[in-house]
Amino acid sequence: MNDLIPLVNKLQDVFSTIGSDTVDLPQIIVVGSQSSGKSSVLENIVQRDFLPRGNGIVTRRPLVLQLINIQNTEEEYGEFLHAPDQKFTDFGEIRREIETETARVAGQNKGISRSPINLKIYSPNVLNLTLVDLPGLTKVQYRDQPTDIEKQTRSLIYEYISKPNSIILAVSPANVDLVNSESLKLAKQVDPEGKRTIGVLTKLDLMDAGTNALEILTGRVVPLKLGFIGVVNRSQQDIVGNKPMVEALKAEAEFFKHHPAYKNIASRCGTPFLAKTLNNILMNHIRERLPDMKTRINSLITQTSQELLSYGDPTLEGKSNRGALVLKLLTKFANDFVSSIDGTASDISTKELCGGARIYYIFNNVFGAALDSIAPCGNLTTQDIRTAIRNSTGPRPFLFVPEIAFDLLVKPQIRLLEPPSLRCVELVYEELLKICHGCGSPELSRYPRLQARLLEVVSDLLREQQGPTSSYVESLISIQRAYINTNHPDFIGGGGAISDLVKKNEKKRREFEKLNRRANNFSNSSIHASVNGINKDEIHDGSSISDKESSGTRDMISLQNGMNSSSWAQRESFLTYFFGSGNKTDRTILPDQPVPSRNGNFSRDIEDLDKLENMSLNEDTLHLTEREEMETQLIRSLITSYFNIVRKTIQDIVPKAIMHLLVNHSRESVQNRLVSELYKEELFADLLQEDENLASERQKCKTMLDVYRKAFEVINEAM
Ligand SMILES: Nc1nc2c(ncn2[C@@H]2O[C@H](COP(=O)(O)OP(=O)(O)OP(=O)(O)O)[C@@H](O)[C@H]2O)c(=O)[nH]1
Repeated sequence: MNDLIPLVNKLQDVFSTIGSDTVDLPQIIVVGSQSSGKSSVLENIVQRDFLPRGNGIVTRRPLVLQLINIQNTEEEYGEFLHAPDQKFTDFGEIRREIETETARVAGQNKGISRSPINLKIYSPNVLNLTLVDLPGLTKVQYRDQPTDIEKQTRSLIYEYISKPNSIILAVSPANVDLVNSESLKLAKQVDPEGKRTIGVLTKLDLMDAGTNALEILTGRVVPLKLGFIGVVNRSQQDIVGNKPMVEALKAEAEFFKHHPAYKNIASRCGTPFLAKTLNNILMNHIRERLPDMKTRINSLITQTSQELLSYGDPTLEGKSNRGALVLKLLTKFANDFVSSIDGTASDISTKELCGGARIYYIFNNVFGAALDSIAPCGNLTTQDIRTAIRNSTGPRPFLFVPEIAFDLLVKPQIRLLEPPSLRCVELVYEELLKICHGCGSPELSRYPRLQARLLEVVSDLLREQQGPTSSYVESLISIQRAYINTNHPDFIGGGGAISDLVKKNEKKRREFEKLNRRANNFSNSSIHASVNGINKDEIHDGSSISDKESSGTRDMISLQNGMNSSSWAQRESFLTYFFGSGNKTDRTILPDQPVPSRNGNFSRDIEDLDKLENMSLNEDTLHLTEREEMETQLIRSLITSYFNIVRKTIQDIVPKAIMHLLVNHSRESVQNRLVSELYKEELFADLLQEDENLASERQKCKTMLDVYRKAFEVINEAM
C-alpha cells in the first residue's frame, strides 16, 4: 500500500522527461498567500531547512517535492531530476541549487516560470509524500517584478489545482481573518464542495491573546471534507537563531498540549499529524484514481501509437530497409495516382470534384461547351461567301453554286475546332499534374526529396505524353479538313439545303398571304406598302393581291427570300452538278418525281427556281442580288450542316484520344517509370533524407510513447 506514493513519484519522473501533463497525477498542491508559512510547513514536514528564504517572492518555480521514506539508514539526502547524478547530502546545498535553478529558468527579475524543479528527498524521518510548492499569491508588486505578476501567479496556481486529481493544501495564517484567505478563495473556485481541499492553519502562536482558532480547526467555520489542521512553525526569530528542527517540532507539540483551547484536540494538530494525514489522504486518493489512470494511459498509448504510425512504418527503418521503404512509398504514390483517376481512392471528397471526375467534367462540360459555343458560320460575312463563290468559279460564269466555294469556306471553319481541342489536352494534362500532387501516404511528407522526385518523374512522364497527344489532336482536325465528305449520311446535301430553303420560303409566303388577306379586309394599301419588295404598281392599280396571287405575290416572295424550285429535272441536274450523283438527297428522292414542299405546291417551287436561273452574277455592288442572297443562304446551310457533323466527331474523338494517349498511358506506365527512375541503391540515401521538423516531431512522439508504455508498466506492477 505504501508503494503507491513511490509509484506516483515514478510516474512524475517519467512524465517530467517529456514535460507533459497529459496524465493528471494525484499530488498535493501547496497554495497560500505570500508569507502565509508554506515553506515553513514543508520544511517542518521534511524536518530540514532546505528551502530558499528572503524578501518578496522566493518560490518562483513550482517545486515538485517527493519525500521518500528510507529505512535502516541515518543518511538523508536530496536529488534533483535536472542533476540526476548528484547526491545532495548538505541541505544548504539543496537550497542553493533551488535558488540557482530558479534564477536560471525564471531569470533574476523576480518573475515566475511554469517549468517545475523536481526534488527528491530520501530520509528515514519522512513519510512518503508528493507535494508541489507553488509561488505565493501576492498583491504587492515588487520593484523589479513584472506588472502582471499577480495574474501570472494566479493562473499558474489555477492550472495546478484545477486538475481533478490534485489535492489542495490551502495554507492560511491564523492571525489573519479567514474570510480574507486567498488560498481558500482559490480552492473554492475549483473545489466548491470542499472535497479535495485540506486546510492548514499556520501562525496559531501569533494570534491575539484571548482569541483562538478552535472553531476553524473543528470545521465549524469552513466545512472541508478533509478538515483543518493547525501547525506552529518556527518564527523568523527562530530561523535567524537557527533553532533546530527537532526542537521546533517539540515546541509545537508542547504548544498544542498546553494550549487551553487546543489541548483537547492536540492529537489532531501539529506537523507530524499533518504529515501522517497527508500521507493517508494521498495514498487513498492514488488507490482510488489508479484504475482511471491506467485507462487513460492505455488510451494515450493507442493514440500515440497511431500518431507514430502516421509518420511511417517503423519496421522499415534502418539502412537495410531503405530499398523496401522507397519501393513502398513509390508504389503507394503510383497506386494513389491510378485510383484517383479511376475514382476508387478511399478518401474521395464529397465536397468537390476530384481526380478522374474532373477529367470527365473537362470533357463534358468545358470542352463540350467550348465546341458548342462556336457558330458554324460565325466569322463568315456575306461578302466573304460571295467572294469565295466568285473566286471559285474563275473567269467562267457559273450556273449553280460551286462545290469549290463550299470546300473553300468549310475548311477554315473546321480549323476553329482546333484551339478548344488543344486546350482540352492542356486542361487534362494540368489536371493530371494536380492529381499527382495529392498522391502518396502522409509518411511521404517525411521525405521531401523523395516527394519532389516522385512529382518530377510523373510530371516528366505527363509532359512527354502531352506533346504526342496534342499533335494527334491537331492531326484529327487536319484529317477532317483533308477530305470534305459530302457523302456523309448526316450531311444535309444540296437537295436537303434547297428543300430547307424552299420550306422556309413557303412558310414566309404563307405568312405573307395571311397578312394580305387581313389587309384586304381592312385596307388594301397600308399593309401592302409595309411589305418589303411588294410591287407598288399592283397596289396602285387597284387590283387585289388575291387576284394576282398566282403570279405577282409569289414572285415577290421568291425575290425576297431567295429561291424556289423550277422543275424536278432542273433541280436534279443542279444537285448532280453541285454534289455529285451519290448525294444522299438524290438517292432518297425518285429522279422523275418532284420533291414536294411541305404544302405540296410544286409549281410554285419550279417557278422560283426559274428565277434563280435568270439571276445575274455580275452585279458588282454591295447590295446582293436575289440569286447571291439565295446562294449565300445555301452555302451557310451547307456549312452549318457539315460543321455540325465534324464538331460531333471531334467532340467524340478528342476525349478518346486524350484518354488513350495521355491519361491511360500515364496511368499504366507510372509505376514502371517511377521504379526505373528512382529505385536505385545509390539514390536511396538522398531520397530518404528526412524533413528536420517532421523528424523531431516523430522523435517526440516516439519518446512520448515510450514514456506512456513505461508508465503503464509502473502502474501494472503496482496493481
Ligand atoms: N511565529 C510564527 N511564524 C511563522 C509561522 N509560520 C511561518 N512563520 C514565519 O512567517 C514568515 C513567512 O514564512 P514562509 O514559510 O517563508 O512563508 P511562505 O508562505 O513560504 O512565503 P513565500 O515563499 O515568500 O510565499 C517567516 O518569517 C516564518 O518564520 C508560525 O507558525 N509561527
